[in-house]
Amino acid sequence: MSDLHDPAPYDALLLLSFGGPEGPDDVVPFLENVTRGRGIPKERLKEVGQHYFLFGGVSPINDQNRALLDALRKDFADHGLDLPVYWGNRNWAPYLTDTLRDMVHDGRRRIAVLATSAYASYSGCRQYRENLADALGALKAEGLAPPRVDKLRHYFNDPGFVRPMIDGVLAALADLPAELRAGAHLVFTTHSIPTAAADASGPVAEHGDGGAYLREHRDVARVIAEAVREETGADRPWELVYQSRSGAPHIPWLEPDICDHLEQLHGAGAPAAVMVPIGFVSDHMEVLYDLDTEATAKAAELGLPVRRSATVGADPRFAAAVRRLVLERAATERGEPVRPCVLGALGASQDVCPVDCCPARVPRPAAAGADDPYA
Ligand SMILES: CC1=C(CCC(=O)O)c2cc3nc(cc4[nH]c(cc5[nH]c(cc1n2)c(C)c5CCC(=O)O)c(CCC(=O)O)c4C)C(CCC(=O)O)=C3C
Ligand SMILES: [Fe+2]
Repeated sequence: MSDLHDPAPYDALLLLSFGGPEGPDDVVPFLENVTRGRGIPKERLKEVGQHYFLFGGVSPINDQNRALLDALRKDFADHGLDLPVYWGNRNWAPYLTDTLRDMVHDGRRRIAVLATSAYASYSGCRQYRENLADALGALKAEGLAPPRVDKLRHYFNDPGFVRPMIDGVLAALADLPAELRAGAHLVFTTHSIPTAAADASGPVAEHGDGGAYLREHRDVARVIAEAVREETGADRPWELVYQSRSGAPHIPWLEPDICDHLEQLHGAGAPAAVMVPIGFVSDHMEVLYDLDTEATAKAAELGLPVRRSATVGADPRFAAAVRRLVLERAATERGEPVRPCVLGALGASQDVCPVDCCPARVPRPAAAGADDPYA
């Protein structure tokens, strides 16, 4: 086995995230950034703006990322890993281009990138790679030499991502009245995306039938459901459902929606449910509004007891997993063999996204893949 202490060739880690508003005045410009050129109906934008205003115009995502940065720096320091950690976003300050410019000024030339999305999909993977290409292009236009960026592989099946969620489900079950626990359904939930985007997710060989996006989510859901069964001795029914649909109504997106599903469960006599947001790395607005506010209100109206299990957030096991992901990729780049550590049936996902992985509707340059114009 290779030496899992050496970060070379990397000289920095970049946490790459979505970004979110930090106050009421930020909400509209943030939504304009998110939706630039994306054809989201005005009505949907007004509605989503209201979700943010309900929470004072503040998305939880930025504080979640600050906590993750602290956890990463602490984990790296505790393990003698001398690798600076930076943070940049797609849609709000600190903007990716500004962070990359700072990194170049600090002399960083070879950067490992961790995106706060664990799964394959256009929105969760290629779009971040397009953002990286845009930022590198902006630096080049400023006369700076673009650094090399490598995106770390999808970590949906990493034990450091999955085990905290298993603990979260056990805690949520324990919080239900004892007589409801054994029969409680596990309702795994993720971001709905257009079915066409799901079908085209992952490398070409995985396209069709929901693609890598659904395969990966089903694998994680099954691992968690089995671990919870072993731990509690109860074989609970589980389902994978969707939330946070947007887009035009005539375009098919993944279904059923969590609220429709809760209604259906209640009608079928389910005693209780635990909502498990496996699609989200931390408590995003989608979790706070779509699950904790909307779906929870729906369940209350139905008289169906529900709990929402915790997202991974800044769990120290996740920070340790990120350290391992960086060091494994570093070893791979040095040409040394590594044995990736994964749960479930799918194996480790690719280090380098091939051409046509999660294709965009309108092709654009994307960095950190086989088609990286800057590598
Ligand atoms: C798969 C996926 C993830 C998970 C992977 C990842 O984490 O990246 C994700 C994350 C997020 N999405 C977020 C926010 C929004 N997403 C939108 C729109 C969209 N998301 C989509 C997909 C995803 N989105 C899609 C297919 C659209 C339609 C338009 C388009 O094709 O682009 C819109 C516009 C309004 C609306 O339509 O809802 C907003 C405001 C926030 C920040 C939340 C916070 O503030 O805490 C986060 C973390
Ligand atoms: Fe989104």
